[in-house]
Amino acid sequence: MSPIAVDPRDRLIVALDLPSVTEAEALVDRIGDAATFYKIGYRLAYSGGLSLVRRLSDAGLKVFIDLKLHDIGNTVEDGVRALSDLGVTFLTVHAYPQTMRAAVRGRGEDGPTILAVTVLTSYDQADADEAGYAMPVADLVALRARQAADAGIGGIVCSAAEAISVRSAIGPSRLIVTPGIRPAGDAVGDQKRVMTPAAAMAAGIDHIVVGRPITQNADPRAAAQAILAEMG
Ligand SMILES: O=C(O)c1cc(=O)[nH]c(=O)n1[C@@H]1O[C@H](COP(=O)(O)O)[C@@H](O)[C@H]1O
Repeated sequence: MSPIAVDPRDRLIVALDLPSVTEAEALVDRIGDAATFYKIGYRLAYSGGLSLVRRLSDAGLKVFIDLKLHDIGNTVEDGVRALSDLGVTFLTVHAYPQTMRAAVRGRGEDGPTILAVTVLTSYDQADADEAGYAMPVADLVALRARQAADAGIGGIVCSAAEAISVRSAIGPSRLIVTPGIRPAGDAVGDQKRVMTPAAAMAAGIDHIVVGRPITQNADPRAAAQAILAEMG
């Protein structure tokens, strides 16, 4: 079901959260062969970034479209079908059962791997309480991971702090993808459930997603190489 990460660099996904395609292309050039997998999220996608998908894949790079879809089933199914035609490796939906089932229908037999976002890594318990979820964040992540597996989803997005319980909920063949990664000493910013690259790998995740620690670094290539070295 899941693409196998044959190149160790594929385990690092760089979030291209940049304001324009020009800046994103310049960053990809600066990083060079230190990264093979890039994520396009709201900021870039809504600034013409979907046009970059073909250019990145033509250059042999993998692409993750992170639009975190969540809508009525029909709209999600059609949206996933349209995104599948772009030829990306991963795309995201929020981990609501109806949404996930619709996404799996839209993906069809050979579409991208759908990742279900369980509880955002910018949420701690107080944020989940405020949103009305009357259960511990770790339990909510595990519940959504089980529901994702039931829906036929290919991978889970969670904090690496939940990786062990998520792995037992979804089994060995589905992917665990973890943002909220910070090398020791880096600014955490708005992330709340964070782990270092080394700790995430030790927890058994498949891919880490890293944005600002690379994109805001004066030397993004060196930052990516240091994270890869820490991942082992
Ligand atoms: O789906 C995601 O990629 C995602 C889920 C989540 O729970 N937390 C999270 O930070 N992300 C994304 O991962 C990236 C993290 O960026 P940095 O905090 O700059 O490393 C951003 O592009 C977020 O949109």
